[in-house]
Amino acid sequence: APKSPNGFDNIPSIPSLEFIWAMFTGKPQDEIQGIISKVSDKGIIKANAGTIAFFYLQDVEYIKQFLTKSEDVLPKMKHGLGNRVKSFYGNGILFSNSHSWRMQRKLNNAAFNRALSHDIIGKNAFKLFNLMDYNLDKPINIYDMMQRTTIEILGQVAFAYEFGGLNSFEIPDIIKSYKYVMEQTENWLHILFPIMDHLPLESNKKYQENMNVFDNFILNLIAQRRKELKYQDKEKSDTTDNNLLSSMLELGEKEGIKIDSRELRDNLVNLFIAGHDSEYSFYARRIELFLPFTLVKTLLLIFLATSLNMSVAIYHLAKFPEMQKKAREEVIRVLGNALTTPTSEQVKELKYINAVIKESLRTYPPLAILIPRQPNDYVQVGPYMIPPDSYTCVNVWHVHHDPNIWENPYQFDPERFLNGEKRHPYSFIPFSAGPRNCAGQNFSLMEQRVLLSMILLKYEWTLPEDSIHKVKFCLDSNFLLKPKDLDVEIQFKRI
Ligand code: HEM
Repeated sequence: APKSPNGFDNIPSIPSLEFIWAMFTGKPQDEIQGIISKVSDKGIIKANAGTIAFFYLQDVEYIKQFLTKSEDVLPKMKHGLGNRVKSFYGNGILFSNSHSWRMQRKLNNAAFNRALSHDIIGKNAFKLFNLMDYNLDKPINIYDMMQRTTIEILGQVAFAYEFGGLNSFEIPDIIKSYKYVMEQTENWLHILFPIMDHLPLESNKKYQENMNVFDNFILNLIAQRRKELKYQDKEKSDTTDNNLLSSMLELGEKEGIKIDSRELRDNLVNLFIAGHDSEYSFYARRIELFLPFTLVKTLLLIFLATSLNMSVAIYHLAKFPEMQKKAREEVIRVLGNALTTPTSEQVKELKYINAVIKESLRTYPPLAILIPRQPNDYVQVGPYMIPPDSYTCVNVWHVHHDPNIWENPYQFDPERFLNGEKRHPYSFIPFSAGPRNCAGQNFSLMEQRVLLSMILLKYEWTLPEDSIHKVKFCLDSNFLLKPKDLDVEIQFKRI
């Protein structure tokens, strides 16, 4: 293909050394972004990491042109994180392309629309409160609490299964297996030297055992839900079991889509990842050193997302008591004083709370840089031609902190989402946009609104004097946003 006169050679480059050093030393995302924006506030820049060139898009118009292109033109990068990643993540929705992706996306969208359940969220909020009430004498790590809550809700919404992570401070066995596999999947030694997978190591045996436990867990759930559907009264099927898995199975059958157990398993594993997170940073940091780093973030990003954002919101309400007061007054106005689960109509009225959640997503977008796409051909954005097979990423963080779009971008101010100010539709893209946007967006937003409003009714909270986040919300790692030390201590007291 011809090289355009406005081709990629004239795209400003981030000086490699400072950038690579920041990556290697695991600098947090806000510092990395500082290095990037020192170079240029142009709409597109190039970063060289070793022999690989990454393009970062940061202009809203360019991003719009890019993200709205069809998935055939701009497939997700093929992941090369080694055999383990491949065998664990398989061909699930997050990484797949073309036919496989389209089919999964269709099922997902339909199933998600049916699976929204306030009751499940409310029920788990009450369980969370029971657990917290035991520990109010000292600060609580709200990040850990939010991980437990989101994974519990996801389990129940996605496959009508209770993991039990909110019953006590014990971690349920299946979650332990899952976390073990997740961590090992990102073991950098195995990624760099796939031959390690085949050595007679004790750790390989343990990995395989845990993998089997988790695989079987999912396959059993599928078999169970299939059986239930078969014996269910067809007329009642819309009102009975509304979990995502059953919906997917049922819709698949109706549409005549042949989806085998393996494919469904892959898909569920991806959803599972999207909904919660685990202690990843140790392995993540290492992989980021050796691999196309932006890719790793995907895995990390997605499953840190909901619990991270809830922690960011709760943190800022601790830091700014007048915002907490305003949010609580709104909840009381809409729901009354008694602790209940808000209905979907009530949730819609929680405008200020919604703004707090959005402002958290703006200031700390959990997926600060999107998973790279590898264009099949030259793709034009603005005056530039992006070459085929290049790694091209959307810099969400930059857009969310662009002073031309957001006044005082580093200030936490929910009011900006309430003052009716007109902005470019791509100036707020925490869930990405276009055909491959977040499939769990509505669900996650609803979940956060319900949880936050209930927490506001039940507790008041402050930031402990010795908080590591006293000055600002400190981040760990470099790409996927997570709190420093995976810890956000908050002191709660009952109202
Ligand atoms: C605050 C919470 C969340 C944020 C900020 C978020 C953000 C995102 C983003 C930015 C993407 C696009 C990834 C890319 O192209 O690089 C994505 C994809 C996706 N998300 Fe989320 N997500 C969140 C929660 C969830 C939840 C709770 C679920 C499901 C239970 C979910 C399911 C998915 C799925 C299935 C995809 C892949 C869609 C596709 O490739 O077609 N997300 N998410």
